[in-house]
Amino acid sequence: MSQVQTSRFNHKKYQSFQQSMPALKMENRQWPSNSITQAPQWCAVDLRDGNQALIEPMSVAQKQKMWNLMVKMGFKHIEVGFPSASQPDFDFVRWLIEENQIPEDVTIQVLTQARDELIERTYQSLAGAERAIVHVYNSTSPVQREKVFGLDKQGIIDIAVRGAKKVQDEAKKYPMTTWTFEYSPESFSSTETDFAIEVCNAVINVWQPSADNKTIINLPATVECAGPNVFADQVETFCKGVNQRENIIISIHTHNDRGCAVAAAEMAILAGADRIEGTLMGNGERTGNMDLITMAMNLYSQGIDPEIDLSIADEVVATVEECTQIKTHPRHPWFGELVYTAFSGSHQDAIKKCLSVQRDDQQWDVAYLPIDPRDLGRDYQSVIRVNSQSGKGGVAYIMETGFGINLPRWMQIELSRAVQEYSVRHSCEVDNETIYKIFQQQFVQANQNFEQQYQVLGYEVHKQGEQESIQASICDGSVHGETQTIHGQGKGVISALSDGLHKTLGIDFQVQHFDQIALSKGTNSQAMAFVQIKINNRKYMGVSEHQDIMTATINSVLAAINAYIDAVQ
Ligand SMILES: CC(=O)SCCNC(=O)CCNC(=O)[C@H](O)C(C)(C)COP(=O)(O)OP(=O)(O)OC[C@H]1O[C@@H](n2cnc3c(N)ncnc32)[C@H](O)[C@@H]1OP(=O)(O)O
Ligand SMILES: CC(C)C(=O)C(=O)O
Ligand SMILES: [Mg+2]
Repeated sequence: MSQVQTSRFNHKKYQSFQQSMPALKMENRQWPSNSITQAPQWCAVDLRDGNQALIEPMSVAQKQKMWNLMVKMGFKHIEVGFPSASQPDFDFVRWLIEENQIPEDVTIQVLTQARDELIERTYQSLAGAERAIVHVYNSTSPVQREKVFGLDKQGIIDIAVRGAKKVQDEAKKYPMTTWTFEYSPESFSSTETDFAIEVCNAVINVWQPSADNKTIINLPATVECAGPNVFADQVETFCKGVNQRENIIISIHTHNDRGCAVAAAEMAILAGADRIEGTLMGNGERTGNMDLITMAMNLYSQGIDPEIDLSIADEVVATVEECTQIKTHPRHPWFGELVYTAFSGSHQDAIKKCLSVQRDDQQWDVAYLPIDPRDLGRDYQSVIRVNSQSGKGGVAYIMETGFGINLPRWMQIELSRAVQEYSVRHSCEVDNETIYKIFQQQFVQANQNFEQQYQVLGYEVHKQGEQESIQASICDGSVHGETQTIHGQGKGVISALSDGLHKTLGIDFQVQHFDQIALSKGTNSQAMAFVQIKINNRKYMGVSEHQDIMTATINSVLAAINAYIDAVQ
């Protein structure tokens, strides 16, 4: 048994990245001390890298939808396809050009292998474009050299140089277009960095970039095989070793095999890169491309302008889902449905307290909410949701924001206990309406629907100095609505009332808590009174709402007494 397991799941099958690749000698490593202060140039590659990873590649209509979204968001470089690969890819590029779909500040980019016939077809697809980036690639890593191409290093350099020349020669046939060239040493991160530099320098030598016509060198982690710090070392070493650095835009294209594509891209920026390729929500080969949304939101949340519009989160999610037919994880960084929702009691408590003192003109500083969800078009309604893990803070927040009822602290505890019991009993989340219903049923109406109930019919209150006296007529449900009149005195209405009730009904109770609030919404009543009384060491609650605050007050006490009578019947 254990042998089977060992052979099926045997870590000795693999070697560490350090064993497979000579370690970089990094003296005076800079990137750990750097920080990101501005957005990189973005390039969205959903329509190419994202598309090639889909079970069903996008139709032209879906590509158009995705394109419109990316333009709306403000992407200036958009890789629109691999036009030599298929007719839909070719047709989509033609549609963009022939239908004048490309705004003046947007440049389309297309990918091709370094093969003559594919490069020719690529240029045919671009005929008539005002400007375009032609992106050519070939693989440079040992496994690709040895097992896929069967070539030595020089053979790989030859493919790159031949491809670069062909790209340059074809461009000359279309002089009306402003061309930018991009080269990717595919599998850069699994390539010896000095060799990647050698290949790229050979390409740069062909293209001879200048300050006015820079070349893009794109460094892909085609498969993420090492930690993001290793990648940052590679990028910093590359930036130091590449020729004509000042005329080169260093672009980064990371994949997410180890779950660190965003981290690797961010560290690559620290290491000197200028440009980031990725996809919306991280769709792409295997575990996906670097997620542009996550990286851009990471910047935004640090006070850096991401230079793309992220405020339309729900539209982004809906469009990406529609075009890729891939659902968004509810906990997807920043844009997931649940990422601004707290279920747990202590988080809810902290959020409620912080939100209550957060002002619009202040820097955002709310525990458990790294950004203001309203920035993404989300409201505060879904920030707090209640289940069996929730506490009084969450329930109180919902009662206050949803129903305008600012519960006193002791009532928050009572209601939250009732809500938790409900959640455990039904094994479910408790929605806002149900919380309100529990409150109504257990505290407001609970003591109004049985025969023994007392209710106030009318009252008079007189104040003399500190003393108050009350005369109230109350209806006694237990004797078919017979009316009784009570008289009481005390310091304040509550104590006058308890004096009167004691004398008339013979019920002795102590008031533990009494609160009254003005109601703001969701009801015609203007006031709500809450009371907790103690009789024979047991507590009873009463809540009453009424347009008249005094009626609400008297009825809340009577409701608590009704609860007592009900309990001892
Ligand atoms: C990491 C990435 O994402 S790279 C982009 C990958 N994307 C895609 O492949 C999607 C679109 N591609 C396609 O539809 C097809 O690959 C096509 C139509 C472009 C080409 O198809 P085919 O002509 O059948 O070739 P195929 O893609 O299988 O490539 C294999 C051949 O091209 C060579 N080749 C592969 N990549 C490259 C390259 N970048 N430059 C030069 N030659 C290359 C291989 O060595 C192999 O050569 P061989 O036939 O002599 O053995
Ligand atoms: C073609 C290149 C840029 C690529 O997609 C990759 O290496 O992942
Ligand atoms: Mg890729």
